[in-house]
Amino acid sequence: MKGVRAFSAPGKALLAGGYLVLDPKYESFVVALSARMHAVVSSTTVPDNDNKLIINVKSSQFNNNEWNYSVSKDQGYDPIERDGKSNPFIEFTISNVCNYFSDNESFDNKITIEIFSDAEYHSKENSLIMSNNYMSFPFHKKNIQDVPKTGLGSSAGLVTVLTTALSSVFLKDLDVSSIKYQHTIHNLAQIAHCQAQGKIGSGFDVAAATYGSIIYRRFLPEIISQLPELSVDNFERYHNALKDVVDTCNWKMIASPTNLPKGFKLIMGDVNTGSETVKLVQKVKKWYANNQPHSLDVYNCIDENNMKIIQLCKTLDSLSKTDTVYYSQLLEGLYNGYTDDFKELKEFKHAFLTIRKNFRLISKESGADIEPSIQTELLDNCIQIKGVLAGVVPGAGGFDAISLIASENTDIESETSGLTAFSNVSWMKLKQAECGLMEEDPQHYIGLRAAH
Ligand SMILES: Nc1ncnc2c1ncn2[C@@H]1O[C@H](COP(=O)(O)OP(=O)(O)O)[C@@H](O)[C@H]1O
Ligand SMILES: C[C@@](O)(CCOP(=O)(O)OP(=O)(O)O)CC(=O)O
Repeated sequence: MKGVRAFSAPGKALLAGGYLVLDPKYESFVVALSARMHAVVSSTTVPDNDNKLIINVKSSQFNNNEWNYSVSKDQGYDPIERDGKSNPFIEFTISNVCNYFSDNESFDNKITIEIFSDAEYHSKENSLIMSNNYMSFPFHKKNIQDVPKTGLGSSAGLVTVLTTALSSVFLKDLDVSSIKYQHTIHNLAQIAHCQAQGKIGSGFDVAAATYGSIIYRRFLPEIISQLPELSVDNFERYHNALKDVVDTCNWKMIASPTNLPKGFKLIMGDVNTGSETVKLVQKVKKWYANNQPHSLDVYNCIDENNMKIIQLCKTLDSLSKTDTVYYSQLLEGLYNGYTDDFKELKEFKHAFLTIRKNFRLISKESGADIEPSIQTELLDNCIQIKGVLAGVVPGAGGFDAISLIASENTDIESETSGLTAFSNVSWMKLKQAECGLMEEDPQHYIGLRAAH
């Protein structure tokens, strides 16, 4: 095997913009997370292969899961798994990437990709930690689909990093820090992810996996729905349409880089129960349609506060550079709880409280438990903790996780340890990601051993 390369992509928390982000008229605030999905790829050329590409994908952390695909132009790049095993996220990624690059003159025909996912994506119960000097991953006895998820966007991370790893076989000069390549990877991954899910969602998870923390406005769903059905018979038609959608079409989306302000951090707490996003979205959509114009007023009020949060992050960022004395007083105030002495902190806190109030209103009127009372109680307790400014149920909400914005000096573990109010929360070992897609050193995945 030659030219081994490795890539990683971050998970996500939709801090502001849940539900509204499904409509291209609203913008949202997505924080990329330090929990990452990784892919190590190697390729070689084997002779007499009947013009077939052999693609082996391993996810050994999950009961040694492995998928062995053969793909060829004659089969329209529809992947055939040797033992009939299925993983739609891997399959749609393979078919789109291979189809997209099918015009390339020469490329290796035997590809091996190893997937690794950071611990926070899944419940760690009964797993064995394997580490080396650089990385640490939990190994589970169960198959990937049987290990409970924590909601950080594992499939979006997988599809994005797999798209990158596969593309690197066709594009030897692939550079993930280049905007041009990020754009190609994002578009291909977004298409594959929608096809694998069988629906066109807002796509904020794939966008964050590619670009990192962003202000996001979704693409027009027609961009993806206009693609013809992918099948053996219409390979050429699909190929031309795919090239057009990936390379030429204006997706009319926004993914502009952002960050939590200096001195602030994101804290995520897992409440270990889980919710079904699809059902919540159905109920909210029904409520929205049946309650006009009141429902539009509620959305607009949430949007106003989402925009306030985005704007305040920008203001705080610039204050941290232009007025360092005031900014360090503000950070002192944040840590010590004198938040009302600082207009920016007061407004930030108020914006989150108003969003939460509106989510509770939607919960009551639609029957979708976006901020159930158990989460209200928990969030209300959290914002009393030293240094915690605001809290919210991220994304679709429900019984999943909670997100807090706090001073970087807040030690949430010690502030809450032994207190019954927090006994159902496990604080996740997470922070904001430093970047979206990145290239990693493939040597860092070698020699993982069980810790003693
Ligand atoms: N590490 C992994 N290895 C292989 N497949 C994975 C991995 N992580 C996620 N997947 C795929 O993604 C699916 C989970 O997707 P989904 O239900 O959309 O969860 P999420 O909300 O975390 O994105 C899994 O059943 C599997 O097909
Ligand atoms: C409701 C939504 O706007 C946000 C859902 O956010 P989550 O972070 O809860 O997402 P999942 O990981 O898919 O469950 C739906 C969407 O934007 O697609």
